[in-house]
Amino acid sequence: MSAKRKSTDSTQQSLNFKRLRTTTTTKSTQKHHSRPKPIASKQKRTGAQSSLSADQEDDNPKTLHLRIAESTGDIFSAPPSTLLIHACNCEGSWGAGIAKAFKDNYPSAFSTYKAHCATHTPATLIGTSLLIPPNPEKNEHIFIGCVFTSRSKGRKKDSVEAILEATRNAVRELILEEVPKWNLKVKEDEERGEEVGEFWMCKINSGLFGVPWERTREVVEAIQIPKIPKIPGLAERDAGGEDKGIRVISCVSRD
Ligand SMILES: Nc1ncnc2c1ncn2[C@@H]1O[C@H](COP(=O)(O)OP(=O)(O)OC[C@H]2O[C@H](OP(=O)(O)O)[C@H](O)[C@@H]2O)[C@@H](O)[C@H]1O
Repeated sequence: MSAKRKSTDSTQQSLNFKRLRTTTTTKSTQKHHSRPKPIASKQKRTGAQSSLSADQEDDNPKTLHLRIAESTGDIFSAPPSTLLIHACNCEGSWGAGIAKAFKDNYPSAFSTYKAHCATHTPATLIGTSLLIPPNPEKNEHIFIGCVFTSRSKGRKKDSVEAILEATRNAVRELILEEVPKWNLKVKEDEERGEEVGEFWMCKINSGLFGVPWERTREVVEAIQIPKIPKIPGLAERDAGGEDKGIRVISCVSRD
């Protein structure tokens, strides 16, 4: 994991953009494959390195935004090929709250997350993401997307502002870099497994991490995404084949 990320894309996030909307469509292959490796970011992206400069993104009519669609239900009832986004500490612990439910439902994903934490430091993990593909040996079809939003947990958890900054960087990296990279690889070699389809998450950070849900929602919906690389199966296009989508994250909560 290379040097710590610098949070330079916040100016870009604060710019107002026209919001274009569409929904994502998904298709998944249900083949069984050898266990693919989890994907972690290899380099730190700063705003300056984004594919478009802030001005270009400002004027670019195709600049997209994430949108959160809220509903009640159980996050673990997601359909195959869904990516479940999970707010994690950097200490290798899924000990309470929804983390414990993730550990119980996806023990091999927990082992992958724990091993990732063991080979990195909180300082290099914070604000990054880890895409964990389904474990075909367990006949799983759900992706886990760890977003490292606090260095520690409990009383040592980071401040609300620090968690929000890390959330912005980690969710942007997961959805803008790791998912397209994975889906492109699957397009090139179906032996790698199935493509990521829908994005689901609970009201991350709002329980044990103590961040009001509306604050996290605001940060996630301010994430702009320069035109998503044309990766079939990740977005619907209009009749003209134009991809004009906001990527929708389904936020599923029990209350
Ligand atoms: N089955 C279910 N379906 C849908 N929604 C569900 C649900 N179960 C709970 N929720 C809701 O999901 C939100 C988040 O609630 P949480 O407090 O758990 O997570 P958080 O993101 O605030 O905090 C992360 C730290 O907590 C953990 O604990 P450890 O440090 O490991 O001990 C981690 O590892 C981190 O460190 C709340 O709205 C819950 O109502």
